[in-house]
Amino acid sequence: MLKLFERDILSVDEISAAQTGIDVRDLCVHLNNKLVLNNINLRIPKNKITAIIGQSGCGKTTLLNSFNRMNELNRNHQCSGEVWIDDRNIYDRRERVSMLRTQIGMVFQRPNPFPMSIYENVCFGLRIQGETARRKLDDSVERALKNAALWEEVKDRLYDSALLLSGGQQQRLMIARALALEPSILLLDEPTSALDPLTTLYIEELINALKKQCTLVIVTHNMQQAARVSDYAAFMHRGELIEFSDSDSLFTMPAKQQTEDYITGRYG
Ligand SMILES: Nc1ncnc2c1ncn2[C@@H]1O[C@H](COP(=O)(O)OP(=O)(O)OP(=O)(O)O)[C@@H](O)[C@H]1O
Repeated sequence: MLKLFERDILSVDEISAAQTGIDVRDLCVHLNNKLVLNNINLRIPKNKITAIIGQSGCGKTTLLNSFNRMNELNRNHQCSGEVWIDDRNIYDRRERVSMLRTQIGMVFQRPNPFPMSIYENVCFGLRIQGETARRKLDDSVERALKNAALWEEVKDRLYDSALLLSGGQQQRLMIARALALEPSILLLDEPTSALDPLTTLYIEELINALKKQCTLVIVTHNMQQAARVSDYAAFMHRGELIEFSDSDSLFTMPAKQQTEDYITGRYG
């Protein structure tokens, strides 16, 4: 399998609590009375890229959404179990969900820039947090755009509408918007499925560079992409976690027959 990036990877059993970015314990989620996640236990390594794979409807997005409590936007949802991030269970009733969502960035399948300038898109979250100092906003916008590998392309037109950017630029803008809040975790839900192959590779390189600053979790249908970019991979089937391991092992010597059937294209 083609590898794009150098890796420094432990087996999942060797990952200590201190090296864990998201610790999922006995997580069950019901949406509209349907069991969508069934007793998920998973330790997502810190400052690494973890891919969540599995056939359509297996619960990948629901699992991703449980890391920033987005499932709660669905009125008829029930959740049990725990998700620990930085020594706290984010499902504790004292948790402030709005604060949590600023610490955990999210990028969706289709870029969704606001109909405002590039600059205002990037600093949107900071303004919501009450930041008004122009210098601070300028610095954050520049840093986020540089981290999202977009600065050189837009530095002379920061006040143009974000809607004028190409699809790939808009997706990097979405990454910049998330990074402006300096999240410890970045969740990516099929971030390149609407992009052409070259732009996809560009975004994959960007994702790889970002693991220096955050823990990344990516949902993807693209097996080649999962094998190329991820350090670890979780295979799900019908709401259950079937297998979780370092990506080299999962994609070359899966432990479970179901995983092998999926990655070899026998179903899904
Ligand atoms: N609001 C909802 N109410 C009821 N069922 C839902 C709701 N949202 C999702 N589901 C169901 O939960 C299951 C998991 O959905 P989810 O979107 O997490 O799967 P997925 O693996 O991300 O799928 P895809 O790859 O197609 O995006 C599916 O069977 C879906 O139909």
